[in-house]
Amino acid sequence: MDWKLIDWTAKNAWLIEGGKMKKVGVLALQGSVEEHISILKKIEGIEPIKVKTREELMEVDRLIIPGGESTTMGKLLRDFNLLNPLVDRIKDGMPVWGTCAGMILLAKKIEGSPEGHLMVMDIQVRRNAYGRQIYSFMIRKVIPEFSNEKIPLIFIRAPYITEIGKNVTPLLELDGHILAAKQENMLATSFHPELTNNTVVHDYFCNKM
Ligand SMILES: NC(=O)CC[C@H](N)C(=O)O
Repeated sequence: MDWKLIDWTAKNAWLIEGGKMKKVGVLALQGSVEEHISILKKIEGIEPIKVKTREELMEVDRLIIPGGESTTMGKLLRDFNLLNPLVDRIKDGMPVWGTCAGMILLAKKIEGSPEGHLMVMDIQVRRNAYGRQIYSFMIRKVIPEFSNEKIPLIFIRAPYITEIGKNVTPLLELDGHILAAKQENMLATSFHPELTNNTVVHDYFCNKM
């Protein structure tokens, strides 16, 4: 009998093994939503979901808050009545990852602002800490928590963390500033893994948090 090679996609193979797809949401009010979705599609066992409503928020297992403009996203979270339900889900333990503007939304304190947005993570951030858009840059670094290979890190009007609470673990520091940190179910990065084709940080968030 002749055996034919069947061209299973990774997703099908995974389903055949009896896995359950994890629903990973991307907050889809503004910012680099499509970029996160297309990286998530490369990770097996993941069903990416755009989150714009309370119902969609309730449906996901974990959530990414993308880069963009934190003031706009904060306003839209309030206008769409998503701010409090999102705070509740994070406090209930749903894993959440904020990239760049997403990190600003998670922070308890934003330098120079009387109030933050979600205010769940024990970090203080400085917005636009590296200056304007033209001062965007890319570096390659090893972040041992994620992997032992160098990964590309893209900074666009990026914030950094200026203070952390004792329950926050810094994951990457550069020139005395914290650029990635973790606290319980919360991950924050001031760079944009969704703008590269490297899946290491997405894989960590989806499978190791
Ligand atoms: N790339 C980004 O997400 C930039 C964040 C932006 N500077 C803000 O404060 O919201």
